[in-house]
Amino acid sequence: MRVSVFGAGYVGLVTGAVLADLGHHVTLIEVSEEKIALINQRRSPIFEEGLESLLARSIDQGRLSITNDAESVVGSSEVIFIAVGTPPLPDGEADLRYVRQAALAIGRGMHGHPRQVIVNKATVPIGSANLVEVWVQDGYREVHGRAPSSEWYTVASNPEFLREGTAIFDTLYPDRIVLGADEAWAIDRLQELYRPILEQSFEPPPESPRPNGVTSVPVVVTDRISSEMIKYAANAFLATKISFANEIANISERVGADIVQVMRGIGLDQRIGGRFLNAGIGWGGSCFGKDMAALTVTAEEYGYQPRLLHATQDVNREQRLLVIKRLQEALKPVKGRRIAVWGVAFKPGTDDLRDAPSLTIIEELLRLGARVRVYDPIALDNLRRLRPDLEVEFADSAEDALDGADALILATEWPSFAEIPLATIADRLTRGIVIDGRNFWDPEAARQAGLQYRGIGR
Ligand SMILES: NC(=O)c1ccc[n+]([C@@H]2O[C@H](COP(=O)([O-])OP(=O)(O)OC[C@H]3O[C@@H](n4cnc5c(N)ncnc54)[C@H](O)[C@@H]3O)[C@@H](O)[C@H]2O)c1
Ligand SMILES: O=c1ccn([C@@H]2O[C@H](COP(=O)(O)OP(=O)(O)O[C@H]3O[C@H](CO)[C@@H](O)[C@H](O)[C@H]3O)[C@@H](O)[C@H]2O)c(=O)[nH]1
Repeated sequence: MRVSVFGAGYVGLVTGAVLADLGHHVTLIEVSEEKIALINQRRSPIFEEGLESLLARSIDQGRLSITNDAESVVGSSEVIFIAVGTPPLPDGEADLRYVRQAALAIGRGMHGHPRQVIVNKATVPIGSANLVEVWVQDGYREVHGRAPSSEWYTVASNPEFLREGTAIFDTLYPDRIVLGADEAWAIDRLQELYRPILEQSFEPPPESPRPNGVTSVPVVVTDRISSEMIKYAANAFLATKISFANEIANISERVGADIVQVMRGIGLDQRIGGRFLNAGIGWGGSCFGKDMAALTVTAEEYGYQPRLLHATQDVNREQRLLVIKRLQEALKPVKGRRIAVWGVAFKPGTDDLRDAPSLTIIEELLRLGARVRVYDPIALDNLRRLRPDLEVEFADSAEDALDGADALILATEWPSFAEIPLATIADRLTRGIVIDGRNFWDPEAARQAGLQYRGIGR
């Protein structure tokens, strides 16, 4: 099938590369010349496991290409994905300007053949499919002076649930695919597009072997509004699960319970499920914060006060600063102290810094007058580039970050940190204070190594 994808970011690039690898002919449409140049050199602009080899293979096989000339390619696509960013505006509402630009370009390039399915894959507020329809019409009208025939295209919603760090795996082996459309032919087209995934009939690529037991993928066919809501509800539920774990962690440490045991104890109940119950410094990333804010704005537009959504966000805001409180308890004034921070990416496996909890922590440390030395195995370049305002020292290695530091804060649980013996951490820190924001280490082992160790909720 001929497919085009607006936006070669975390979602568009992975979706495009996977669909090309499954045999479709995919054109990525991107506005960033820098990204286009990198991708043409078969290099990934983002750090995502396995993506570079997948990209190279799809490009070499002639099934994946990239352009900035939307109007010349969209007209011949049977499916057009919109996977551009929808960042938050200051009031929390999603900024749809990039979606609008993409939809206008689709309208300008449209000529009625083939019949097209325009798919909102970006996370967009409820009702955005209607907006995209209007903008496509505007684009066509700019060129032709009249509206396009409604027979030529339809707008569908197909939200994306991939996680950064496991994006290829999640795209090939999703828990479900959600398709929201008003027209049966659009659903048929999208089911055809996704057939190899739905039926798991493809040869698994070397970078992402099929897990045992996955033989097919359920599809949820629904109307567009429900589909749009499914995306927000999924993220809100996951964020709430984490905030719930953090709330129980805060109570647990007051009464002397161990949150890791408590969550294991509840997670084995299949009605609850054990995933996304890790207490720590809370959730961040490009999605949860912005999507919670956008859903809150939507609810309030309709006169509804979403109390649970507010509570989930409030718990998360305070949770980020818990490690600072811990540090103040251990060090008393933080001013003039040297603090090492391990991990700045919002989670392991990615170089993404969007809404990373580490940034809130670093900002607060600097505000309090601490000297901060940071290390991250992947995200330091992004930190240098995106936050030149943060006056931190950059360490060459995790050990290097510790030298001369009074205390260590662990903000991102990169697996490689486990390779550093606790005794080394104890030796290098002048005061041996470790504030573990992700409950990464075993508290007993840390104390035995001579560390003054504090986790979260235990
Ligand atoms: N990152 C994730 O893990 C994830 C997962 C699920 C859903 N989403 C949603 O998917 C959407 C995209 O997220 P992302 O993280 O991939 O964003 P991103 O910022 O990584 O990528 C967006 C890309 O779109 C490009 N772009 C902007 N305007 C364009 C235009 N008019 N034409 C062509 N390209 C254009 C940008 O240059 C950028 O490369 C968002 O709505 C997000 O909420 C993201
Ligand atoms: O038990 C947990 C699990 C996660 N986190 C944190 O939660 C954040 C988000 O993690 P994760 O959901 O794994 O990463 P994302 O890549 O942001 O993926 C989320 O956001 C995407 C964008 O909408 C969705 O597509 C995914 O389904 C959804 O999991 C990170 O800061 C994690 O450190 C915790 O604190 N505790």
